Amino acid sequence: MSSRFDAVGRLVKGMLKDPSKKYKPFQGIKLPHRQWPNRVITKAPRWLSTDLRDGNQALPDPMTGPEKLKYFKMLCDIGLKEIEVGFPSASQTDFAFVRHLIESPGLIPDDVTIQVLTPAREHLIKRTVESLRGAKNATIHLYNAVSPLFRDVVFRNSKKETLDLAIFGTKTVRQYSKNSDDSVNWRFEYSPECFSDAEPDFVLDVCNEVKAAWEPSAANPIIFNLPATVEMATPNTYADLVEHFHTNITEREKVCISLHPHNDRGTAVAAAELGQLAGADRVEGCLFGNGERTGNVDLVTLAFNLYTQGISPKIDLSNLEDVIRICEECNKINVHPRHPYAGNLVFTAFSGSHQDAISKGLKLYDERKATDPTWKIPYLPLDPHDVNSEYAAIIRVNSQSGKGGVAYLLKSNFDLDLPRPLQVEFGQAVKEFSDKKAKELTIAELRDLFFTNYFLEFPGRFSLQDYTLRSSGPESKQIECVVNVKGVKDADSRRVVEGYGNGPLSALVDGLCRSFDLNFDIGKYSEHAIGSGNGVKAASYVEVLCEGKSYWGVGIDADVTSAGLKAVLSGISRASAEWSQ
Ligand SMILES: CC(=O)SCCNC(=O)CCNC(=O)[C@H](O)C(C)(C)COP(=O)(O)OP(=O)(O)OC[C@H]1O[C@@H](n2cnc3c(N)ncnc32)[C@H](O)[C@@H]1OP(=O)(O)O
Ligand SMILES: CC(C)C(=O)C(=O)O
Repeated sequence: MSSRFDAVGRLVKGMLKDPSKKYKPFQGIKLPHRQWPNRVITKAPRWLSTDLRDGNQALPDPMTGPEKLKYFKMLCDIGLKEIEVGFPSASQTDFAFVRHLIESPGLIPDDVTIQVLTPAREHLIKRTVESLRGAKNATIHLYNAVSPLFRDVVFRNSKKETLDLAIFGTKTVRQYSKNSDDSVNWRFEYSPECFSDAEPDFVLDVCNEVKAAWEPSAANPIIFNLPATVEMATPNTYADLVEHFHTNITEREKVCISLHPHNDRGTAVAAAELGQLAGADRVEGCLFGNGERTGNVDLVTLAFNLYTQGISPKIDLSNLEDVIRICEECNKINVHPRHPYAGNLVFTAFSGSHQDAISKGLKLYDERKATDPTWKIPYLPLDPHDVNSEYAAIIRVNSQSGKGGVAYLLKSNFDLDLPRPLQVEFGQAVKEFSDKKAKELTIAELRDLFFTNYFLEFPGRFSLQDYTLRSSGPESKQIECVVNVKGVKDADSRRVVEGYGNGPLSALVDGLCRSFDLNFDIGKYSEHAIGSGNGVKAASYVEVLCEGKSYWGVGIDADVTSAGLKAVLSGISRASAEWSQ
């Protein structure tokens, strides 16, 4: 009984236990002497954006004219020099947009070539060429599918009829373009659609015949665009097919090999990169991988993959946020938060060990970048500054975070440089708070938690009102502190605490221990300035050792002594929370 039906004959949906009956593996070509694995990419390819064609035809809500114009201008601004602007024989809207571009002086930069797509049908070709009248530089892009599946199912054509269709289309394009209008700098592109699913030698036969019909030159080569119209198999098989084409096409010097990978298997970027190793000169794709079904290859990822290898991609994505915004507005499709390089989470580390590594890496980079600007930061392949982003967005805090990220955020947002043991203590408090909240902590919440925990905003059990310091020698200080004691039972009360020590802090400890019958001492201590000039303040961090336990206190004040005294009282206030009430 077929696995598609159960015991009572009901159709069974869902995945097959054995898919081999329904899905056949791709049969690649044998290329025992393939060279592409031995190569590396050393320069950017020619780019073509098909955002306004392949990207647009696949949108639930295709772009309006104004949206296309905004998108086109953005593509020019970031440096794309070949832009497929539509399928003008498809609709009046597409046709009118191409005309608007051509008829609006200055809209198409002189170094930009617009491209349009046409099937191999005479009336459509004629309409397509008509759309380009008056253009300075224009590529007519002809396509017809050549794979067995499309020959048998869509066209019901033999190989010969498929070949003839390609030659007819080419000759017709030539008839209406370069043979009848030399005012336009015509370029010609031919796509054997479904290249990656066709017989390699048949593709060569078709392309050599198309080339003979167009008669390209080395100065104006024919563009053979090799689409993985539906991505069929692992990227290496595509590279093999491209290398086979690159090696065997005749008059290679008169040919520009272009790639057009789709992303059905999620490996379009790999296919495009391996295809370049295999000999391709040009890549067609869309920004952020928009396009039919699972999209065309993502030009942004390809560009940054080059950039982070030290190779200029020849397109400028410095204002990445603006590019994202325009794409999202026009495509009505959001860039995924984890989209390579562009997603709003890709520069963000929540997990403690990542945050710790990044904050250490950024600190060392800051120290060495004047002499060694090499970007080597754990977990960050790209410097967010290169795309006008900020480091602040890198580290965010939730229950997965650790002391390193918390310390980084307090330092970078509030200039509070916590000593390591205090980082450990407060990092734990943040983890517990975030775990209970089950959400990320905002910067404001982090600050409030810190200021509350260490009584920087609202007084703890012991808080400083005033102090007088007398010195009877470098190691002999007498302090008189007015300390407010928040009563548990009775109302708050003010106490004058007198103490002696080798400094103000030890004198305060002495006074507090005698006044309140306490037994504690000071462990580690550190302080630093916050800000500069008249607004400068001191931040003091004091470890209070009480009954064998460590409690950190923090004090901030314009007066450095007050800051230290406040830190002691902050620490002992925290310790007192554990005393029997
Ligand atoms: C892989 C790609 O993305 S290719 C680009 C696809 N984009 C689009 O199709 C968007 C714009 N297309 C359109 O507006 C319409 O398809 C038009 C105007 C081009 C044609 O419309 P129609 O004449 O109604 O044809 P339709 O859309 O049904 O296309 C299928 C017909 O075109 C033929 N055809 C398909 N592709 C090609 C081609 N490249 N060259 C020649 N004929 C083709 C098919 O064999 C079929 O012919 P048939 O009706 O005789 O069987
Ligand atoms: C028209 C061709 C290049 C195409 O879009 C495809 O094959 O995906």
